[in-house]
Order: sequence, then structure tokens, then C-alpha cells
Amino acid sequence: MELKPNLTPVLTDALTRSRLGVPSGLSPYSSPKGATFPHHGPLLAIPRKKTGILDDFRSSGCLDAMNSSSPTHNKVSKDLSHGVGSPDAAYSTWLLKFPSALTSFDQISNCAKGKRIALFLDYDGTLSPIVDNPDCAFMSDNMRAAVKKVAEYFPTAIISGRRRDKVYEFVGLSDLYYAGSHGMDIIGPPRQSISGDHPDSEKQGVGELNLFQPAAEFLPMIDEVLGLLKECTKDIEGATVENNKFCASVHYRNVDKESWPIVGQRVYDVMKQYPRLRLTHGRKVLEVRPVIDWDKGKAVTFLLESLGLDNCDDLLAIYVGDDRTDEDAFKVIIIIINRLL
Ligand SMILES: O=P(O)(O)OC[C@H]1O[C@H](O[C@H]2O[C@H](CO)[C@@H](O)[C@H](O)[C@H]2O)[C@H](O)[C@@H](O)[C@@H]1O
Repeated sequence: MELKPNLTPVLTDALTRSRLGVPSGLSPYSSPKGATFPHHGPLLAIPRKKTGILDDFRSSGCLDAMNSSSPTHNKVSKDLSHGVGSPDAAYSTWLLKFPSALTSFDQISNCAKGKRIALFLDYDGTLSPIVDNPDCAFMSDNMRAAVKKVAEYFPTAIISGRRRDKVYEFVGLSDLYYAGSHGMDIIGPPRQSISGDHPDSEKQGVGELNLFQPAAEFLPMIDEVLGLLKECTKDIEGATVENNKFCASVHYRNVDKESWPIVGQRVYDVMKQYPRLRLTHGRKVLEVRPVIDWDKGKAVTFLLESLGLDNCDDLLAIYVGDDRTDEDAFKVIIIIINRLL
């Protein structure tokens, strides 16, 4: 499959918009009156007690989520033990319930016999290692070769929080499907594999690609928020803002832990001006995205439908991911696996 650059974004139709929870009469985006990045004095001027402005942010649970993002193995073990028994014992018990796929490989390959397989892969932390600089999260040549090989046998998609062009640049393989911005920017499979007319995509000719962008109308808003986020975090050492096209990511991996509440509060203050945006958490990253009912799980469903695989009772869909946002996809996969059992 050849990826074509500069495809025109698909304008989703009324049916799609209602499925996504986007009001049909939505007027073109205009900036909230007086939207601005909140003024902040020097960092030390931010109150550290649970009073005033920090209450909002802390009571939202955002700080807890920031603290628990990307926990170490020891931290997971300790949390699981809940103070009863040793952390290692608790982790072993947890593993019995949720065994590692790597140690169950024979079981998985037995289950795969005679099934149709579709493979979905997250990018960061799955195909590439987690590194301090998001621009340097390169995948290894061995990993690239493995993904290329598997895509020769099964439909394979990369589902990432990153912008689609960026993840494509990292992966560099053309025979895959790509869903960037947490599934809000999908290059779908060729049109001819779909039986009947599909309401979610622009009708295109045989062999052409479908571009599906359910949050296209949020682009100006996200652009504006990106600017505000950059401005209000620029004095926080180590904080960076990444443009993921339909989402904005605020990284705090390289910020001193003492300053995490400040990062969270600044993001929270910007968000308050945008009720049509919501915040999700990844590995030491806060992700600002549209409120539409769309996530990595919906992207998996969309791709399976587009591939004509959604109603197959012999489908084994596999999703490999490492992050909270991947859990939406795991939920979809569990439903599919249960159909097989
Ligand atoms: O859905 P994914 O493909 O896993 O993308 C999620 C986010 O991944 C990236 O951030 C994470 O990886 C960085 C590089 O290893 C790391 O520095 C950062 O702390 C992690 O959160 C990416 O930069 C984000 O834009 C993605 O949303």
C-alpha cells in the first residue's frame, strides 16, 4: 500500500458526526472570548498548599494521575500489595491473573491456527523504547524488519498518540495502516475491501486510500491550545509541548518532580477555557484532545469494519500496547477474543 502525502481531510457526514457525539449543528470554531494563557508569576509564587487555584487541579485527580504515570516495576508491585504480603508476591499473583503474552506464546499460536489475524501495534514503548526526548524514539532495524515481515501475512496497523506523519516517519513502512492522534487520523485500507457503501468515509475509487479524520473541525482549536500551552509552560525547565495534530501533548518526563504540580495546574487552567477538550494521561505526558467519543478502541473497530473483518467469528485480533490509552483498544480486543471462546 502506498501512502499518499497531502490527502485532503475527509469531512465526516452527519451520521458519523452523530455517532461520534459531535453535535450536527456545530458552528465553525471561534476562540473562546478572551482566551488567553493564564498569567503566572515566577514559579515560587505558585501556592503549594491545598488552597486557592491549586485546589481545582488537585481535586481533579490530575496530580495523582501524573504521579502514577509510567510507574516503575517496584512501584507497581508495591501498589498491588496494598500493604499485605510482599510486593513481589503480589506481583506474582497479579501475573497469574494477567500472564505475560510472551510466556504464553505457544498458547497464542495454538489459538491462532485456522483463524484470520489482524495485528494492531502501539508505537511508543511498544515498537520503540521510552526515551527522554520524544523526537529520538527510534525503532530498531530488527523491530522494523519484524513488523515488515508480519505485515506480509496479516493486515497490520500502527495506532499511536503521535501525529500520523510523525509515526510514519519513524516506522517507515508503507504496507501498513496508520492511525495517528489516538486514532483520530486514520489512513484506512483500500476501498474495494468494503462491501456496500460505508457511511464513515469519503467514497473513493478502487485501490485508493481512505483518510478518516473524525475530529477535523477541532484543528483550529487544537492549534490555538498548542500556542497557549507552549506559552504557559515555557518557564518550566524540561517541559515540552508536542503537536500531535488532533491532540496536544505536554511532556513532563524531564521536569523536576517538585514542579509537576505546576505543569498540571498550568495545563488545567488552559483546559478550563475549553469545555470541548478533555485531558488524558500517558507515560509522563498530559494529552489534550477533543471530547468526541473516539479513541484507540474505536480506531480498531473502524479498521476492522473497513477491512470487512468485524463480523467474522474466526477473527483473532491482536493488540500490543503499553499505555493507558491502549486500554480502550484492549477492551475491544477482549470482546473479539470472547467471541472465539
Ligand atoms: O500511543 P503511543 O504511540 O504510545 O504514543 C503515546 C505518546 O508517546 C510519546 O511519548 C512517550 O514516549 C516518549 C519517547 O519515548 C517519552 O519521552 C514520553 O515521556 C512518553 O510519554 C509521544 O511523544 C507522545 O506524543 C505520544 O502521545
